[in-house]
Amino acid sequence: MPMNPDLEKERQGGTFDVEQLTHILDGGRDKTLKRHFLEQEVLKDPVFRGPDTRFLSREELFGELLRKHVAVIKKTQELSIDDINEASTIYSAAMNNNVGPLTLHSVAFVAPLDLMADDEQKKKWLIPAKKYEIIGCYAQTELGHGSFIRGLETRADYDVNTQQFVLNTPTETAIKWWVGGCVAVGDIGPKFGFGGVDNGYLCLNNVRIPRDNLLAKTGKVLEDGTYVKPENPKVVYGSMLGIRAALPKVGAYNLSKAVTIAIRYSCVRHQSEIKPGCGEPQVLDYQTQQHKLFPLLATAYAFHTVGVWMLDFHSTVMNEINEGHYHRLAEDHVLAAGLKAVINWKTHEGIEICRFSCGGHGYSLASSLPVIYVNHVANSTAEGETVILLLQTAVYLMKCVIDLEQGTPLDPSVAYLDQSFSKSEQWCSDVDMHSLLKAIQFRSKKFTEYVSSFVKKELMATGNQQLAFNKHKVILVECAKAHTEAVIMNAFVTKVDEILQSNPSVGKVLSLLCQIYGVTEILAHSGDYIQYEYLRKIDLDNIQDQLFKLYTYIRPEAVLLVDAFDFHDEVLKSILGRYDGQVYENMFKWAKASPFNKQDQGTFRKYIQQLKQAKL
Ligand SMILES: CCCCCCCCCC/C=C\C/C=C/C(=O)SCCNC(=O)CCNC(=O)[C@H](O)C(C)(C)COP(=O)(O)OP(=O)(O)OC[C@H]1O[C@@H](n2cnc3c(N)ncnc32)[C@H](O)[C@@H]1OP(=O)(O)O
Ligand SMILES: Cc1cc2nc3c(=O)[nH]c(=O)nc-3n(C[C@H](O)[C@H](O)[C@H](O)COP(=O)(O)OP(=O)(O)OC[C@H]3O[C@@H](n4cnc5c(N)ncnc54)[C@H](O)[C@@H]3O)c2cc1C
Repeated sequence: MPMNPDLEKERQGGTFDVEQLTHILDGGRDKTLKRHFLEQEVLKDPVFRGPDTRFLSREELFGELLRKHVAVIKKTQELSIDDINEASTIYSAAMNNNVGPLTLHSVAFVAPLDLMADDEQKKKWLIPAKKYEIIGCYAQTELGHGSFIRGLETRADYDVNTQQFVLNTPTETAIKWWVGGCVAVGDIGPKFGFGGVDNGYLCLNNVRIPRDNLLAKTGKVLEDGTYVKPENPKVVYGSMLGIRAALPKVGAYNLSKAVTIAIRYSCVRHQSEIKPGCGEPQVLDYQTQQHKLFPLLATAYAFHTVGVWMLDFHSTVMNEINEGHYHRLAEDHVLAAGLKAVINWKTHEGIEICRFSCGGHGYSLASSLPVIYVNHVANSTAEGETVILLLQTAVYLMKCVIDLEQGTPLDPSVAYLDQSFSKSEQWCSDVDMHSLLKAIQFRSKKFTEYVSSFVKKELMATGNQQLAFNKHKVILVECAKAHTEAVIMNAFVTKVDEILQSNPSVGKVLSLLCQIYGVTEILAHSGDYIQYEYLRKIDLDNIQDQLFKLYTYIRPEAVLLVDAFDFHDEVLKSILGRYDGQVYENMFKWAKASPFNKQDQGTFRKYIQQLKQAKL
């Protein structure tokens, strides 16, 4: 199909090599080539062809995705793939923006076995689980409790005579609920999205399991019922940590899809007039459309950068823990908690803005933006609800203030809290990314001190830390967000500095995005900078001008920057986001193919006939 002339023109501009940026995003040219190879292995294989999942009922969708997921597993094993990114490539190429039915088996059943089973148990369960000889799930949440783990009601009473645990869900609120991939007792019914996953319920009534079913790499129960605590009790939370550490990159992936669709479509879509009689401009030429999408484009790059960094950090900490060193578990937990919470929340807001920016066609499943949205938005609740996780980060920051007062060294990711910040010169409209980072770190430091003063005062008054925290949860959450933004901006600036050395032209365009991210973040909290006397109105006016100027620099690069995400059309599965920009013709073809247009709507005639006969 010929290229849409608008997109053809957009691809003639630009100041950087798109392919080199794709290689950077993938982690090197070889990884790009391997990703292309794996995508083609899926896209050319007829087993992965099937009905357009956007036309399917819940039951049909589950069946089709299970069929495809099994094919993904076979393909992954056939190609001897064990790298998680490569396995994700095969999965994403097949799932059409859905979550596959066996996802939880891999991420929430196999992972904890790997983390907490002893060698005997690994032989017994981990090996068959990896071969899908056992299909598992993660049944933690109950009808009555999800966030408050210590409130869970399910019982496991040890019967010393039979060396068994007797499992019971003694109350209705104890029924296991939301259990992804739980095929035992029942499905919890239709959901907002996640149609590919059978989130189940599980009632337990005197279910007996052998003592050695308790994963024993950390804690264990001896024959006489004595509980031997793990060396570090918090390691039992580790299975949630793994998914949380991965979810920032998942958020970046989903936001990258959404901005790719919205920016390509915004170049194809002509609407209204700027100069009467001069034709309808591309909607991406409107400053308001740029203001919707360019901060999100910058955000997608920022989230990808910090998502890769978080996974590397988490993997290092897990290796240390495997060698018995737990000193970075707390930092890993709160970084994963804060980044998972902020990134997935801002991502689902961003996907919605991308949908809005495509007008009516964004509301059509032809765009796939609704599909990406409803499947992504679960990540702000699942694996730890947003506020819950931000409070974890906030409590850690309160401890950092005490550590600072006591002269205890801080973890690297919060070292800036011990730095002094000052800004004397007036900001003009070309503030560099390092100065923007300093400002964002300054705000986080000041906010942490401000919140800590309230919590301390409350603690003095009540002597109860939980009460003190509970009274100031709103500002504790904001404090955790401010810190997490400092972590994100620091990772982005660090990566862009590195790329500026290795590939100046790519680094330059990314530095523009980094400035957009930083200026947007500062303007979103401008009152704090005035209140803390770090910025004046003139500074804020100047960086607002800077933001609009940055949009003009990014405008000719925008399509190339989303092309660099390198989504194959069959992976993106969006008519608005097609690489060739041939939207209208394919929208019409897609609509005509809808089963709704195929079935004779006998029901319509039947009921309208009744209406006519009723002679109202
Ligand atoms: C691997 C590839 C993945 C790819 C991803 C693909 C997409 C996957 C899609 C996933 C979607 C759906 C699946 C969803 C599954 C689920 O939802 S599973 C259930 C998840 N549930 C939760 O997250 C519950 C949230 N609540 C909690 O975590 C705890 O209740 C909470 C932390 C809030 C409170 O813990 P408490 O023990 O009650 O009390 P607290 O004092 O706060 O904590 C005690 C102590 O422990 C430390 N801590 C807490 N959590 C962790 C942790 N995870 N790791 C390490 N340490 C932890 C905390 O800091 C305290 O330490 P302190 O030193 O005593 O202060
Ligand atoms: C798509 C999806 C898939 C899931 N898959 C699984 C799975 O496979 N296995 C599994 O075990 N679970 C699963 N879950 C459940 C998930 O882990 C829980 O929904 C999540 O932990 C939130 O708990 P909750 O639903 O009890 O919400 P609640 O904790 O009841 O939250 C409700 C509200 O109360 C607020 N709140 C709660 N506690 C506090 C507090 N201490 N301070 C301030 N505010 C508070 C929250 O911020 C929120 O606004 C899944 C959920 C979804 C949506």
